[in-house]
Amino acid sequence: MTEPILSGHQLTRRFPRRSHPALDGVDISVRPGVSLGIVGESGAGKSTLLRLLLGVDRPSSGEVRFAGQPLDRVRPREFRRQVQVVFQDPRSSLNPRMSVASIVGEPLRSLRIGADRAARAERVAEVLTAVGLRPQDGRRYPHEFSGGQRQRIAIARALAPAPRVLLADEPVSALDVSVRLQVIDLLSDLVDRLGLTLVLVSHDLAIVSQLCQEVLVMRHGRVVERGPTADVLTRPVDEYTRTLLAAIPQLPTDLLEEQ
Ligand SMILES: Nc1ncnc2c1ncn2[C@@H]1O[C@H](COP(=O)(O)OP(=O)(O)OP(=O)(O)O)[C@@H](O)[C@H]1O
Repeated sequence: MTEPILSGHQLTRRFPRRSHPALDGVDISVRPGVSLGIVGESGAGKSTLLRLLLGVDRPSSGEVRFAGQPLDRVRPREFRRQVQVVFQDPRSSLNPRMSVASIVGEPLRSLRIGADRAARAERVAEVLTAVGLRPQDGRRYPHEFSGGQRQRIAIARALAPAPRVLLADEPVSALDVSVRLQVIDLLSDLVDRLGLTLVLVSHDLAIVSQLCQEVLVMRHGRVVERGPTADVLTRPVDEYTRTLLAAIPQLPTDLLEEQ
């Protein structure tokens, strides 16, 4: 079995003045090239888990590893280059005073990627094109774009350093229903084309079923079910997974055909 690129071992995270831990002994394994969905209702601990995997928060106990190495032994610059993130709301994650080209080029500058300004500008144009925008859109500002386009800008910024892993926390839930599908299709296409490993947090099993080969179902800070998405969706073992499934109006037909 291939070594996980990112993993968490017995992750527990307690917050002050909270009687229950937000995460309680969670094991997670992200294998290269295998997209993983983390689902569960509000408060299940999904975002807390993602923040630990991203290294922006520390577990109360347990350990996160990147390519087999405990996170505190991995060079931060190397980690940031390889593991990037897209958040839920592009309105708050994009600096309104920066041009799109500066926003997308920021990780290249801070991680010192690219020989010079011209090389970085070329990379910015490349990733803008990859997300369906035009290189000249780099001269514009975030407010000039729709919500879906702003999320494309955030995705372009995450892709700029050519990461191996993309973490996404509810990447379409702040968007109008009409553009959600387009952004989901874009993510799916990027995962295939760039060989990205996607870790997707969502409360929506239907979205996870479209993007992820594996799924981990969380409740009250614990993992209640995990496995290949097709198995979990068609033969859920856990009662709670069944209630989540009941909320999906119609399962994608390709999954049903695999039964
Ligand atoms: N900084 C914090 N301080 C105190 N409690 C926190 C903090 N962050 C998260 N929690 C608590 O930890 C639990 C898990 O929260 P988390 O945001 O990880 O859940 P989630 O599954 O991502 O939910 P949502 O879908 O609503 O984002 C919740 O009870 C939340 O109130």
